[in-house]
Amino acid sequence: MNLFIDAGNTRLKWCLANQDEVLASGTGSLEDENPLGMSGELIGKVVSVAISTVASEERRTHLAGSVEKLCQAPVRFYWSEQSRNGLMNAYQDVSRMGADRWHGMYGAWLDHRQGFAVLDAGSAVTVDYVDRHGQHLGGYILPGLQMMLRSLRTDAARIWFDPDQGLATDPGKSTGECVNHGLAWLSAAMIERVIADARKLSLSEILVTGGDADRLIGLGLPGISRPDLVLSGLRAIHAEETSG
Ligand SMILES: Nc1ncnc2c1ncn2[C@@H]1O[C@H](COP(=O)(O)OP(=O)(O)O)[C@@H](O)[C@H]1O
Ligand SMILES: CC(C)(COP(=O)(O)O)[C@@H](O)C(=O)NCCC(=O)O
Ligand SMILES: [K+]
Repeated sequence: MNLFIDAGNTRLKWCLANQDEVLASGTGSLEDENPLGMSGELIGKVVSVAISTVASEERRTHLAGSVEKLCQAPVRFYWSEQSRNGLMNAYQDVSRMGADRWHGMYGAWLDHRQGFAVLDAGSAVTVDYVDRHGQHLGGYILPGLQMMLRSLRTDAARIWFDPDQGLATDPGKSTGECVNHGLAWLSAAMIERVIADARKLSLSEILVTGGDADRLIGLGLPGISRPDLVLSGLRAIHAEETSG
């Protein structure tokens, strides 16, 4: 079995899979002693490890070392590419693009050939547009929900509030409401823009992934929830690279 890991800035997402099916999946944290939270029985099944990561070089090296030791299996990292199987990256310097974005787009490209947007709502939010010819048209990088809350709390002296996960967007009447409704209101505005862009660019689907995907769908994003998008792109690329 192959172990696939999507190591973001907040969490690790993993799945254990062979060519055809996923046997197990879960989340973990690089800060934990057992970063994947996998049972010994599952770890024993791992013969190779493929990783997509946007973590710092220091965290990446730490992850590679601990996974290699834990699984006693070779670890291979996959990065952004210029093109694959008809999908074409708009970046001139593709080494600058977060691997999660490329693997998410590739996961989407395998199932949706009619043009799509990928919205990854993780530590940062990324939006990427791909037309029906497989051409990546470019995208956006925005601060994520927790990042915005954190910056309000740490960079403004008189903003005290309890964060909530509410979806209300009406004008707030206390600091807490103003902050929480404000973030929902901002997310709703982003959703409107993504919908308008998708219409303008004739993209037929919006695929949503990342820890805050459900929240965006709750705020009215008419998207298909694909929590596995990055891992499924990574699995496909690993299969293509190691077959034959
Ligand atoms: N169990 C969880 N642990 C941490 N963050 C979570 C969890 N569930 C939802 N989230 C939300 O998901 C976001 C992180 O999403 P994720 O896709 O895991 O990020 P990344 O890929 O950057 O590691 C956080 O900002 C938080 O709002
Ligand atoms: C934009 C990102 C931080 C999103 O990753 P996340 O925070 O969700 O884990 C990541 O894709 C990244 O580090 N990108 C490098 C810059 C770029 O894609 O152009
Ligand atoms: K993201």
